[in-house]
Amino acid sequence: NRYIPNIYTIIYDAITGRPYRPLSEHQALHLSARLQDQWEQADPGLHLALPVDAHRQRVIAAVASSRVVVVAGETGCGKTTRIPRFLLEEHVRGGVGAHCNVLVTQPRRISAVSVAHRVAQELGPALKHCVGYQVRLESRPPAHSGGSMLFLTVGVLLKKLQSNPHLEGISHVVVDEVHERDINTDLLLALLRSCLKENPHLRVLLMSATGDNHRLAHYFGDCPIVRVPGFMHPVQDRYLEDVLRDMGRPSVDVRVRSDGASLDHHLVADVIEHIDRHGEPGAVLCFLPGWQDIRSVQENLESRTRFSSGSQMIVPLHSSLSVADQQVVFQRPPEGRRKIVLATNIAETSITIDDIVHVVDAGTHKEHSYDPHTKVSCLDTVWISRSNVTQRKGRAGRCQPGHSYHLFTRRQMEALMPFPVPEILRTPLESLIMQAKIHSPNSKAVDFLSQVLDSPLKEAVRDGVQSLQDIGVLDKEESLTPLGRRVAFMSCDPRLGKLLVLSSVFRCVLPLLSVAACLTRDPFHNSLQNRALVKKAKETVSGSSYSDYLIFSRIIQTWRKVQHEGNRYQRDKFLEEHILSRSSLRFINGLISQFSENLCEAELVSRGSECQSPESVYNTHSEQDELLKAVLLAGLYPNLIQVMKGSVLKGRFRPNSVSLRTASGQVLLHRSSVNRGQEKLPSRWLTFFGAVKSSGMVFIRDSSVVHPLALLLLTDCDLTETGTFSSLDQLQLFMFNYNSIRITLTRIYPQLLLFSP
Ligand SMILES: Nc1ncnc2c1ncn2[C@@H]1O[C@H](COP(=O)(O)OP(=O)(O)OP(=O)(O)O)[C@@H](O)[C@H]1O
Repeated sequence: NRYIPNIYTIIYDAITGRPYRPLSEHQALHLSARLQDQWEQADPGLHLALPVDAHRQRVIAAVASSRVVVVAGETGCGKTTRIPRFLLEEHVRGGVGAHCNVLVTQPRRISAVSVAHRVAQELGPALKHCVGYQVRLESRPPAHSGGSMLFLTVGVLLKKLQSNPHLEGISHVVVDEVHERDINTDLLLALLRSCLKENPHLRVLLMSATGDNHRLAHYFGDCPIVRVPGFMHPVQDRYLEDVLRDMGRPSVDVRVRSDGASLDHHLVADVIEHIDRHGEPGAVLCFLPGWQDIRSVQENLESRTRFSSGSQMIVPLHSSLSVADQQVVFQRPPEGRRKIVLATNIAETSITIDDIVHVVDAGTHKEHSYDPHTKVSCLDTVWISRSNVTQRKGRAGRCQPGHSYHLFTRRQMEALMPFPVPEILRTPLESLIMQAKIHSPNSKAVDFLSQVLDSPLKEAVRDGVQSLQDIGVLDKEESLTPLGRRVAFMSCDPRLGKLLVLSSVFRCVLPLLSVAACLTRDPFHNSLQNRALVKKAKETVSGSSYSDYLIFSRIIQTWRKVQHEGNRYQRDKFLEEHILSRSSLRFINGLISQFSENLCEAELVSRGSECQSPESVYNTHSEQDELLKAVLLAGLYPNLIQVMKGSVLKGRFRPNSVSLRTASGQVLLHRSSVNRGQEKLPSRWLTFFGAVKSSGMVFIRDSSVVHPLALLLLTDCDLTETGTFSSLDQLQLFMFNYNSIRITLTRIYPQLLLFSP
């Protein structure tokens, strides 16, 4: 056990990320006096009067008298930009600023960054050092802790809670947009309840749009609720029937959307063109479900004569863009050009794009759902709830009157659910259970998760625990195994985490870091129009690897090489030829660095940067494709597909076609996989990571052929039982044929013993 790092040996400062050292009494007095002087001299005003200003004393008094307060604030009241500042200001002006450190969570990267900018701007140049942000892959913390505000995503705060479980040194945690009820926020609320018990200095504010806030208050011991009315300039609603009438279309078109959540991209582009021709000046913000829809509407618009003259500025906004690319949406276009932002729901809450006058709302978003029978989780496009409609509409009317074009009828609006279903009730729970085990190692997952606001079904929790036991990160007693304690450091899905841990053991880190990053963010410019081109590019890179994962690794290695050695033309040509997204590749690069640091934190490599050097010892075997596939199998197992010769199609047995089976039943390969349609796969075994469900069938998104020998050596799969080898002689012959792989694998296999509990 001496190899196993203890996550909690050092406490880190949640504001600066450096080792935590509490201020001495003398240092605190000195810092408080300095802060007080700075604020008195700068005397920051409030740029713009907002409704919450009038409620400042009520909020402050509630926080003084109760350690938890719910602030129910209507859209535009100013809760996000003002309340954290009021808290800090109160302490600083009262001479105790050094003891005030406010963490403010935001549901997304874009809002954490843009709200931090806005608050810093309102405080002015002399005080902006008190404000900072930290999101995945990017951090600009305040100059020091003591008199500081840090805006951060919920995921980042959960990670900080691993290295500072009681949030020592933090005076306030403000959880914004609680009503969104994403799985991370629900976990955070449960952890904050226990932090409040352990850390007597901590106070918590839960900020939510208006809704059922009583349940939230009840969850925190019937804490007080402070209501703050909002302010919005008038926003005029138009539903689909009105929009079609305005455009001179027959209302029969209303049926366009009666068949469910599917969206007509041409209609969306028509509505945007209509606004551009006839609407008032001002920017347009269009909400679409996903990246493919954004690309498709953008291409549709750009193919139109009106949009080819350059008098519009079309800006896509998606979570895969870098922070810098996302910030483009806040820029004002040159005089006479209309800005058209095509966004997913990441623009739905907290952010203010100050020139938005028109909102076009497709009424749908992507949502994860989980089928406990097939154990497959899907990302489906589904209708939003009425509270999402209100939030979207609220993005216009923040700085001037506006218009909201809903691309669904009034009747459809009435049929929408009032609030979204909490994510915890509809997604697989492995990552959440993993987090629960890190934060509360002695509780059973079912007990821990019975304490969250909406407990998931017991069966769903049991499924999650079982699958973590199957991959070897939890033992029979549900404790983290030595492998699990290392996987706990990885900021990704537990299966990918295991893959990364194994890659360090097998000395082939870089290719598998690339795979894990590409499975988190797709490097290709996938859109409906590009589908065939992407497939062709993948086939060229794949050669005879029969592995979607080796394609990822090869693409990333070549891209890094071209970036390093090529000129601008060569770099652009590489992206164009392989249909790659520059911003996704940059994000992937960031993920590779983050995962490398995770390996270092887990004491599996000596330095994060070592992982990325092809010459390093950690990449000794990175060129051996068979080994990479074997490690992929070891990481992703029991995600295994058996390829069976002969299948029954339309009632007839066809001896030459193949059928594919996993432990949960029959599957098909997705059309994006290079293995789809391959008549002669070199092995009867495939491993896989992601699956989607469509029309009742399970489609495997990506897969890799694996050698049976890898199955023998690295898994507990019983090959003789499944009929791969009919006699021991045949098995021996087979093993000699693949001597080189055997030697490589067996030489390093003993290192795996490290992970036996
Ligand atoms: N970057 C900005 N540029 C211009 N005005 C802004 C900016 N940020 C905020 N505002 C102004 O402040 C108002 C309140 O913003 P804030 O984000 O604090 O509201 P909120 O109460 O959190 O609303 P919501 O819950 O809808 O996000 C906005 O409606 C807008 O008028």
